[in-house]
Amino acid sequence: MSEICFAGVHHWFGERVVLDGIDLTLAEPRVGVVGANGSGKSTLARMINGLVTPSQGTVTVDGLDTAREGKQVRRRVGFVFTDPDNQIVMPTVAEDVAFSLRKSGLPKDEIRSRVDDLLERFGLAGHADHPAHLLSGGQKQLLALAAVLVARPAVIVADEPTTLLDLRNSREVAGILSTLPEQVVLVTHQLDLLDDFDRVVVVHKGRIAADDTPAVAVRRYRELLG
Ligand SMILES: Nc1ncnc2c1ncn2[C@@H]1O[C@H](COP(=O)(O)OP(=O)(O)OP(=O)(O)O)[C@@H](O)[C@H]1O
Repeated sequence: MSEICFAGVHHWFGERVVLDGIDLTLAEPRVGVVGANGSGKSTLARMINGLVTPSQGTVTVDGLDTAREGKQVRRRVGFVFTDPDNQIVMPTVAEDVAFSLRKSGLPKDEIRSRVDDLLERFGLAGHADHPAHLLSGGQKQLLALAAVLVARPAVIVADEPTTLLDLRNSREVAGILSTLPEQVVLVTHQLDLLDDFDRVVVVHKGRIAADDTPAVAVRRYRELLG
């Protein structure tokens, strides 16, 4: 597993303090992040691949500083957004999955084989040449995940990837996330998705309010919500 390390991290947007002293080392295969709206979860998640760099303190992944070595960090850490429409960049499903490898220097056959494997695994093989925007919400989220996995990152950070999905699609995406061999950091409001996780971190007003097993952390979170 990779080691994700937050050291003395503070972050502010303008005058607003969003993260207020985060020290965390995450090296477990499955880490959940929960917290109320606006508590700072997305900001924390985005810091793991350098989409946001801290106002103060450092975030490293396997010793690589996200602020100074963002490009290398992003090779290691893939990010899945809440809304797959923001992540789909190419007209067809297969082209979209292949997109991040276009400048990788990998042989075309290797790219095609990786894309085909992922489409097969996610039940999208029959849609390879279809326009990506015609997929269902759940299929689009699987496509977004495939487009991240094709580059073989060590860590997947997913920020509320099931929030926009209906129950069936949400279960499908959650099921796939739970079986990935890659390390997963999952931000979610669906607490039941975290039952089998190794560790759950509760973010409250920009600080870590609990960091424990899912059962203990979720209990603490419920107490905080009152
Ligand atoms: N780019 C930005 N510019 C200004 N303020 C921001 C920006 N991004 C986030 N914020 C603010 O930072 C605070 C924390 O936001 P963040 O998205 O990290 O919270 P969250 O816990 O993920 O919330 P939610 O559960 O609603 O997604 C919020 O008050 C938000 O409005």
